[in-house]
Amino acid sequence: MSVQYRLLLENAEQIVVVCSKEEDFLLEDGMRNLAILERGSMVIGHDGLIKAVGPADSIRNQFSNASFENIINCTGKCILPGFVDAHTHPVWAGDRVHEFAMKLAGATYMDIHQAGGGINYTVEHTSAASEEELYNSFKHRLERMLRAGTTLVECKSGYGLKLKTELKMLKVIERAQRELDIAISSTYCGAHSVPKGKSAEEAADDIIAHHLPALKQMVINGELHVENIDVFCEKGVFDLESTKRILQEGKAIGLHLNFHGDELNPMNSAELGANLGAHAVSHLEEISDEGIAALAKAKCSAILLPTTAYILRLKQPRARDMLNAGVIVALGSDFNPNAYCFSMPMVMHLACVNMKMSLKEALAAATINAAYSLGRAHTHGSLEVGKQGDAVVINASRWEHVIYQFGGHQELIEYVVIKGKIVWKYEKILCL
Ligand SMILES: N=CN[C@@H](CCC(=O)O)C(=O)O
Ligand SMILES: [Zn+2]
Repeated sequence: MSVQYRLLLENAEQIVVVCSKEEDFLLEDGMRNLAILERGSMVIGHDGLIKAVGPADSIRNQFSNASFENIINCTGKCILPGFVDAHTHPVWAGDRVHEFAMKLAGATYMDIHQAGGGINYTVEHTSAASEEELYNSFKHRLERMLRAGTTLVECKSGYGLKLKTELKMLKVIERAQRELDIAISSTYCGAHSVPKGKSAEEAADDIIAHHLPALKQMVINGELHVENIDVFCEKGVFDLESTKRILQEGKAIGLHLNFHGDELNPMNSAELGANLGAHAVSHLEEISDEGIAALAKAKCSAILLPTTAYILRLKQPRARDMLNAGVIVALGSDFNPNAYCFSMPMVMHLACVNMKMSLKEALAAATINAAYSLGRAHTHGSLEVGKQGDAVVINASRWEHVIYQFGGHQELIEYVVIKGKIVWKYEKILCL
């Protein structure tokens, strides 16, 4: 008899389903009432989709004659959806550990940027690196993200600035989309910094005249699968007008708008994102009250990045005000050479402690709401029948351990499952 299903996750103490009515996102109330099943099981089919989630007894009865390629006994363990990391810059060469020391000694992010370091330093190293070199380090980073429970991640270009290097980065992302299990939402971020010798306006002209037409053609040819366009809208980088021009043109070629705004200075980026119909605006440490209201009204998600506010000692994004006002709050690791963090469990922990989010809010922000920000809420972000079978199994009897155990996820996350396939299993290494 052929095996009928790919995976049975059996008899978990808790399954955090997140939501159960096919919601695309959760607002403050919904986040508070996260769907959690006590003593549950889950079945994933050969197509990688969830076939059943429910009380362990009823799944046992319903599937009593079924056969499974793999069974995981989840007694004493909890199941959560695979985490969605809504914002990363993971393709680059050359680390910036020396800048970490400079920042600890008092230099600001912009001091370093304006002195030619920061993004510009990474641009030099990334431009000089081969595609193979970039792919290998990128692959390794994705593996580390996956081991921390991330099953869908947004990945940006943006350390090329020149068309040739931007395309090199996007090809590297494309190869990972083809070859690896982890799901990737690819973002063109050619407007990440203004190239030396150009004004923001001239850089925007170049992007509109040369980058976007080339990108459009490669997407049409099926050579690249890029979904989003990003701009670093910031004082001393891309002003509001240049940002608007680039985003409008990106939208015209079919990309989702998902950009950096209101990070170091109030820029009215949130208002711009809401007006342009953006999927998301990231950072938002300096958002205005009007910006908060505009995001809520437009259902434009706010991707908050606790690692960056932490490492740069910025004021914390106003998560509570955003949640109270009805904004769709999502989380991202912002993994990049400035904020070297792969781990969504640590991101959720920081969001709880520093941004005053509750455990449930942080989890919803790192699953269904992050999926919404990437236009993937129909396939990711919750454990509902018909969605992709992406799950994290933790070795604890309450799900909150995944946030509570700061930096402890390496031993806590026992399995990571993508489309019902076990892609990570933690093995104890015994040193006697
Ligand atoms: N703020 C702009 N971009 C990144 C930092 C990139 C870098 O410093 O290399 C961010 O989201 O934090
Ligand atoms: Zn970023």
